[in-house]
Amino acid sequence: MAASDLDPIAAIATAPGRGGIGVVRISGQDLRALARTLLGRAPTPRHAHFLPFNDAQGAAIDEGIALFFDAPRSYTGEDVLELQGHGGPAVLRRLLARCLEAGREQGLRLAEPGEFTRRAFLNERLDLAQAEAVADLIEASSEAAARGAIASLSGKFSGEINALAERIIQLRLLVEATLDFPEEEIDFLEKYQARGTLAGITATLDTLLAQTRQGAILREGLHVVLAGRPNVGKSSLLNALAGEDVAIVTDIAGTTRDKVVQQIHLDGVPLHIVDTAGLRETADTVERLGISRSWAEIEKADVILHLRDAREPDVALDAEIAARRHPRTPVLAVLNKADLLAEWPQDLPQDTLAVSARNGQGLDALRTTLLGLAGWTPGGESPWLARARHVRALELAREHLTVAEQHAAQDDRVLDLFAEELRLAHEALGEITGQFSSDDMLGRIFSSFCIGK
Ligand SMILES: Nc1nc2c(c(=O)[nH]1)N(C=O)[C@@H](CNc1ccc(C(=O)N[C@@H](CCC(=O)O)C(=O)O)cc1)CN2
Ligand SMILES: Nc1nc2c(ncn2[C@@H]2O[C@H](COP(=O)(O)OP(=O)(O)OP(=O)(O)O)[C@@H](O)[C@H]2O)c(=O)[nH]1
Ligand SMILES: [Mg+2]
Repeated sequence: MAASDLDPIAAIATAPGRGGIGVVRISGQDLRALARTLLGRAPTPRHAHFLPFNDAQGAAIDEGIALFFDAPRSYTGEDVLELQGHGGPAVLRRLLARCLEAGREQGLRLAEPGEFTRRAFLNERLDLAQAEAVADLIEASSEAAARGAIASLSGKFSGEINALAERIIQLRLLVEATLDFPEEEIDFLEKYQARGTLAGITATLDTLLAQTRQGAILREGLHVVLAGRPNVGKSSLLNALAGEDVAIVTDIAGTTRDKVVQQIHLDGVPLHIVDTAGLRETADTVERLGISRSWAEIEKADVILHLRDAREPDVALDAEIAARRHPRTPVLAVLNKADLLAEWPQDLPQDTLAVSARNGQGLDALRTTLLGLAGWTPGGESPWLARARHVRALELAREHLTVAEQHAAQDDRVLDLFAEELRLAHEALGEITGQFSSDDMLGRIFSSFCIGK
């Protein structure tokens, strides 16, 4: 929670460490007096001034570019003053300290994480999905994710949500108008083709939901857990997928003790591949602790690769893994060391693949299957980046539309219940753009931003 949304705030906006240029940014309702104190002159709005940045005694801290944006034409919608100096940590710390000192009387304080963007949201420069896209653009680890984030930031996702919400509102207004004329109620659904309209809305929502799920996979990535008996080649497979030697491989069963996590990208999708200790009964204390971590990873996985030795594919662990994983987590059976067989296995059952971590055979098929299991359509890049909470909100809206459909299908239909479900669906969509959002939720979202954003 921000201390007060009225205080002027300041922060270093550029990344910590050395850089060509570093920026101290200030936002507040009226920064003219502060700007004059700091710059020794009144800045012209939206004009680059090359000036010395001096301390209180008039000694130079740096020389740089000052930029003043007058409210409301700024990132935050308030007055914004930027001091763009040389990008060294000590210089920027001194500049920031100087600003705080000069602004003490006006109550200038350090900005909390995400507070500039929080203000942009509160002042309606951005909606909530766009504000989240700002953080996601900064966090993007693949080009596909960055493309998706800028699409969301420019309002593509919000635009679709708003258009859909508008159609729901129109239908609801129609229903509510009818409620005032009970004699018409019986004919309402036919007269206005309400069921057809609702079906159209639902179809659009389903498309949006599928696209948003893709967008969320692109942002959140997937936890893929390599599990199985000792010595079947889990660490070898991790190394093969990562393209580097991240985990120790030996022919001794029980080599991996702790989990080893490596991030890779497939088709722009971040995959967190988790190598685990081989599952078996053991008296070794360290190994036992490692194995309990393996089970913990299996419980958290988005996808489980259950590795076996292709020469002796035992199924003893199947039931145990099935019992421990989340019911919706898919398990892929991977027969490793297939290079040691007389011939490559054919006609394998569904969700079973043969690979060789040693020579790389079968890995392309494994990659494709992996993405498919996660619900990712290869090459079908999502039009925007999204978050799990957006998917949940759309799913909730979908549930309300389903109930509305059921009301509409009943003989003695109850129009006010139908209207109520439309209202709830609209409200769920409004959580995405922040039209309906609690302070709690805003606090959670903005506090995960970096400082200065
Ligand atoms: N130096 C600098 N670069 C930056 C930012 C910044 O704050 N400072 N940004 C910060 O994240 C991003 C750019 N975002 C911005 C968004 C809006 C406005 C702005 O002044 N908007 C006004 C005027 C628009 C106009 O002139 O057309 C407005 O929306 O009314 C500025 C920066 C990336 N680069
Ligand atoms: N021929 C062949 N050998 C493999 C293959 N994958 C792994 N190996 C060998 O199998 C042995 C065990 O490999 P690891 O990757 O350490 O097995 P692990 O499943 O991680 O074993 P733990 O960490 O003990 O659970 C090593 O000698 C590897 O070189 C493969 O595809 N083909
Ligand atoms: Mg291992």
